[in-house]
Amino acid sequence: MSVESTGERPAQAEPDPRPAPPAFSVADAVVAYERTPVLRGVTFDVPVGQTLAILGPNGSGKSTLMRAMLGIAPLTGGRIDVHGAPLGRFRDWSRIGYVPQRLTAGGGVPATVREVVASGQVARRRRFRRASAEDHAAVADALDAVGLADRADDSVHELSGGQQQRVLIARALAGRPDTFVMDEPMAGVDSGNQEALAATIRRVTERGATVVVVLHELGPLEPLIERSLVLSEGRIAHDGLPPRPTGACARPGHDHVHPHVGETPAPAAAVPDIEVPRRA
Ligand SMILES: Nc1ncnc2c1ncn2[C@@H]1O[C@H](COP(=O)(O)OP(=O)(O)OP(=O)(O)O)[C@@H](O)[C@H]1O
Repeated sequence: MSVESTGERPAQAEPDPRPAPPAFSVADAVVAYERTPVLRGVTFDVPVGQTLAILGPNGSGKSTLMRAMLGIAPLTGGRIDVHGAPLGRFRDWSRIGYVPQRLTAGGGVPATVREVVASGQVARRRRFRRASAEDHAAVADALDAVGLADRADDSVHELSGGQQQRVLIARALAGRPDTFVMDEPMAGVDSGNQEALAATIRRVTERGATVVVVLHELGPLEPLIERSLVLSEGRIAHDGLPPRPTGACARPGHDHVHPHVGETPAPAAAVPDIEVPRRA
């Protein structure tokens, strides 16, 4: 039996021809602490899928910019949109994996490594829903990716600073976000583990994730960085290709070094698949 055309749209969804909105759209953003401006009118977009490094000297406002992009540091001027929604109305926080500069979660609370990593899934859980087998597998994959599977049941307080940094990265991975915001993820991590973490970050970028990462040195992430913003005194001093590293440091004016604590390097080859959900 032939079906006459009704002139209605076919049931099958047409691909949306509109480009995805930027992962972040920052327009003339100003942040002031006690009336002292720290970000002084910063404007840039981060297209979906881009790997962007934020560089600049100490105190230039890098962390403040990260925190403003996540709504942690309130704007005193300008506007920030996240995946097309004004920051205040953005609700899809499970899309965002945030790696803060240091471990604050679990301070004083005897949380295990596994618990802290699993806390990265809270934003994607429905209320009262238990962790699924898929959630448990994502936690295990994330622990593998940072080389801490054998420390899963230890208290995070027993770990070195570099290991705690890796827990924070695993926490972000466990939520299976498509957008990562990382504030010096390599700080305090030894070179072997930096290579393993770079391989993990490469894996998520190859799967289409957006990565915004504050760095003091491009280090092993250098081949992944497509664009860099250099901040100076709360303003953008450079927006374009990453500056060529000179010596061990990626930019002029580098004025601090991170200790590389003695840790057993994770084997770089043992990088499990990390799922990055593809979203239109
Ligand atoms: N909560 C706060 N209250 C007051 N001042 C702050 C606060 N956080 C940051 N600042 C100040 O804002 C300025 C920018 O700090 P921010 O941490 O954003 O810089 P940064 O570029 O990330 O520095 P670093 O490389 O040392 O981490 C600094 O002068 C800092 O002292």
